Amino acid sequence: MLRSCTAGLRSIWALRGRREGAPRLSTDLQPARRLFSTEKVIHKDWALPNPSWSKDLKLLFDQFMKKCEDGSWERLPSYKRRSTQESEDFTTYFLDPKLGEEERLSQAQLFTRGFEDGLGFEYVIFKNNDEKRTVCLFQGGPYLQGVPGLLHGGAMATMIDIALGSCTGGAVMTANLNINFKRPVPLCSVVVINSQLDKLEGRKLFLSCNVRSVDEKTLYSEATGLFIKVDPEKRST
Ligand SMILES: CCCCCCCCCCCC(=O)SCCNC(=O)CCNC(=O)[C@H](O)C(C)(C)COP(=O)(O)OP(=O)(O)OC[C@H]1O[C@@H](n2cnc3c(N)ncnc32)[C@H](O)[C@@H]1OP(=O)(O)O
Repeated sequence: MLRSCTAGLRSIWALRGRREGAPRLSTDLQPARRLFSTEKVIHKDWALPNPSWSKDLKLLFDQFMKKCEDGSWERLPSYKRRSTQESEDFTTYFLDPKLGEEERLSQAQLFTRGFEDGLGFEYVIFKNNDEKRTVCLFQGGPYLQGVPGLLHGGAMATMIDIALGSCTGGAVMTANLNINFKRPVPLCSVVVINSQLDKLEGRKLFLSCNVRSVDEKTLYSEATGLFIKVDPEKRST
C-alpha cells in the first residue's frame, strides 16, 4: 500500500515540477478539467479525473459516467466556491454586511479543494435524484495522514459530511454527525461512500451513509447525520 502511495507521490511531485512557472491549469496536464471563464481557479470543475487518480478511482468514475447516460444519475460538479445563488442564500443568513465581511471572505474557498492534485481530497459525487441517494468516490491523499499509513479520521468525517450534504440540495447546515469508525482506511486508497436521505421532517433532513472499500468487502465506517435547512427568516449571527 505504501509502495503504491510512494509511486503516486512521485508522479505528483513530477507534475508539480512541470507546473512550476506555468499557469496552474495548463490544458496539457489536465485536459478533462474545464474552465468556464477567465477567472480560472474559481470556476474550474474539480470533480473530474486528473493524473493523480488511481486506476480504481478512474474505473469507478467511468462506470458511474456510463450510468449518467440515461439520466438516472448525474455527476455533481465541484467548485472551490459555491454558486452565486447558494452563496447568496448563505450570505443573507450568516453575514452582516455592516461588518465588511464580504471583502474578508473574498479569498475563501472550500477547504477540501485547497490541495494540489492528489495530495488531499480527490473525490467526485454522483447523485440519483429519484432514489434520493448519492455515491461519493474518494481517494484520500498523503497530506491527510493520521496514524502513519492511515487516513485521518477527521478527513473521513469531512468527506462524510460532504457526502451526506450532497443528498440534501439547497442551503443546509450540519446539526449533528455521528460516525462509527469500524476499520482504518489505508492512505491513498479509494473508498466508496453510499449516502441516502432517510427522512424529511419540516426543515430537518435525516441522512445516513456507509463507507466501503472498492470491492465492498471492507466496511470502514457508518454514519448518520441531521441537516437543517437554513431559515431565511432567521439570522444566526
Ligand atoms: C457537490 C456538492 C455537495 C456539497 C454539499 C456540501 C455540504 C457541505 C456540508 C458542510 C456543512 C457544514 O460544515 S456546516 C458547519 C457545521 N455546522 C454548524 O456550524 C451548524 C451550527 N448550528 C447552527 O447554525 C444552527 O444550530 C442550525 C442552523 C443547525 C439550526 O438552527 P435553527 O435554524 O435556528 O434551527 P432550530 O430552530 O434550532 O432547530 C430546528 C429543528 O432542528 C432541531 N435541531 C437543531 N439542532 C439539532 C441537533 N443538534 N440535534 C437534534 N435536533 C436538532 C431542533 O430541535 C428543531 O426541531 P423541531 O423543534 O423543529 O422539531
